Amino acid sequence: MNDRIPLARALVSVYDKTGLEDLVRGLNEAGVALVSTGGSARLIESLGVPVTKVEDLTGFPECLDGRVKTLHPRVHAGILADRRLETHVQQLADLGVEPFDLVVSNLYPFTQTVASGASPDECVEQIDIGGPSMVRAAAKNHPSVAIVTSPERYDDVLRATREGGFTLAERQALAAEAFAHTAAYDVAVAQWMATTLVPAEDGWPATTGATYERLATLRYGENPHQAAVLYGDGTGSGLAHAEQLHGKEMSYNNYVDTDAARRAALDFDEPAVAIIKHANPCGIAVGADVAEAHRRAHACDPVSAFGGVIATNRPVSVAMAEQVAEVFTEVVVAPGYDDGAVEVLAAKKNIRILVCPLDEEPSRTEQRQVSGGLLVQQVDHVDAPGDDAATWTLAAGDAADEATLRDLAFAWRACRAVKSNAILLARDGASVGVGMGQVNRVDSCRLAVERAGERAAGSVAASDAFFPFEDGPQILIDAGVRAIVQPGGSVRDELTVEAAKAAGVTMYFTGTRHFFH
Ligand SMILES: NC(=O)c1ncn([C@@H]2O[C@H](COP(=O)(O)O)[C@@H](O)[C@H]2O)c1NC=O
Repeated sequence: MNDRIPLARALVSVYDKTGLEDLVRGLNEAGVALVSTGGSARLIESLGVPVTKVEDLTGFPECLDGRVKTLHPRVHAGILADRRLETHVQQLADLGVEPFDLVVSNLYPFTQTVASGASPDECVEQIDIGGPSMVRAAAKNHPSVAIVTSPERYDDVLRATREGGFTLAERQALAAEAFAHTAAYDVAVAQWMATTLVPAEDGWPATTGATYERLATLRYGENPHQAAVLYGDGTGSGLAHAEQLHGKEMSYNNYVDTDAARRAALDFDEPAVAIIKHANPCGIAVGADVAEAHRRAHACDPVSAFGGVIATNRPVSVAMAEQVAEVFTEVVVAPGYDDGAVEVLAAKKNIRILVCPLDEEPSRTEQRQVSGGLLVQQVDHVDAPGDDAATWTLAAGDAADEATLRDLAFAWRACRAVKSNAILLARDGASVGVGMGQVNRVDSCRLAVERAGERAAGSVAASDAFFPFEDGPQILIDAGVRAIVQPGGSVRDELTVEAAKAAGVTMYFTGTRHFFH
């Protein structure tokens, strides 16, 4: 069945004039009559392409600084007439209104204006009214009209002119795209109004919303029987938009682990490497360079590092790539790669190599779905007051020397990447034993000490939250840990402090907790 609608008449009203020249020249050559608004019409005219100005069509001037251009029945009746209905066709004839077959429109740059730090009045002025009205009208009336909201579709438009118009299926797809465009636009306006114009006393908007675009259909979800997909938030940054340079396609679990790996590595200022399995670190280390950091992170738990995900906060060097290539690794993610490093890694067929720039503006909030709702919280960055070792309180033992304090500070940062209850033993800027995800802190201490083995003696320890009893710290002390950093704040802190004092172990309180579930 031929359900194409030939393109005889188009309405063009675009803020972003990218590709407009080729489009209107092509439409003109195909015999499509053009109607257009102020700036768009001027550009078309300047190309020597015939165009009717909207105000000549409506008999009403564009006014109020462009707030009213296309908001006129002669425009909207021409877009909204359902030409499958005799009555609509007859009414257009009676009214002397000609129908449009194609609407090309994109909207004022509202989000970009907000991002530029413009004043509220300037932002409000960039809320497009006539554009979304046309776009929504044309999308609603897709049985009769094609709607195009992106310059990326202009080639399709020119193809359609050669093929006798868009098919119904194509018009439906364009309509869905158009409503996604206006929905995202309205969500952005609503969010801005809720946060800027009517800020709540507690800072959280009364409503929240976001729109996402599908970036990839994944092979499966957490398990093979679960279908899964990756959506992007439209920012073009962050892991979802990372560029994959090599390897099999990313899986759902790869994304989860790679996100955790980046979170861990990006916490450090010096070259750092995190090796992650099931969202937990099997090794984190800093070093003079990433190769050294990787060597030391790997040494923490070489057994678990098999099949791990590796993140760095610096470009991967050839030396590091050579080390990584010796171990079965699922994913490497880094802000870049030195010349030759990708080639070394890519010698392994299956390793996924991702380049993901450091987030220029790390997200300030994060969300987690619960049944029937959404939890939203500020992101737990490592810049809380207690994250600076200079603010810690000495609770037991002698004040740590410079090297020990540096190790404690490292352990405190690294511990943040471990799922609660988290205990991390470290030495010389590298984790040596990690106890993660246990339902009591004593077991996390046991696990960390067991994993560290002989390396526990002389190491330092960090705990993501306070010790409720002295049993956990006692396990660390008995294993030879010489300094402990923890938030403090338990009603039984005294018992823990006494245990440290009795053993001559240094203990600091940070006053800040870093639970990570
Ligand atoms: N007010 C109106 O009737 C109206 N009609 C179309 N626009 C917008 O005006 C822009 C195009 O304007 P120009 O062709 O003048 O550069 C497009 O982004 C379009 O969405 C309007 N502007 C704002 O609402």
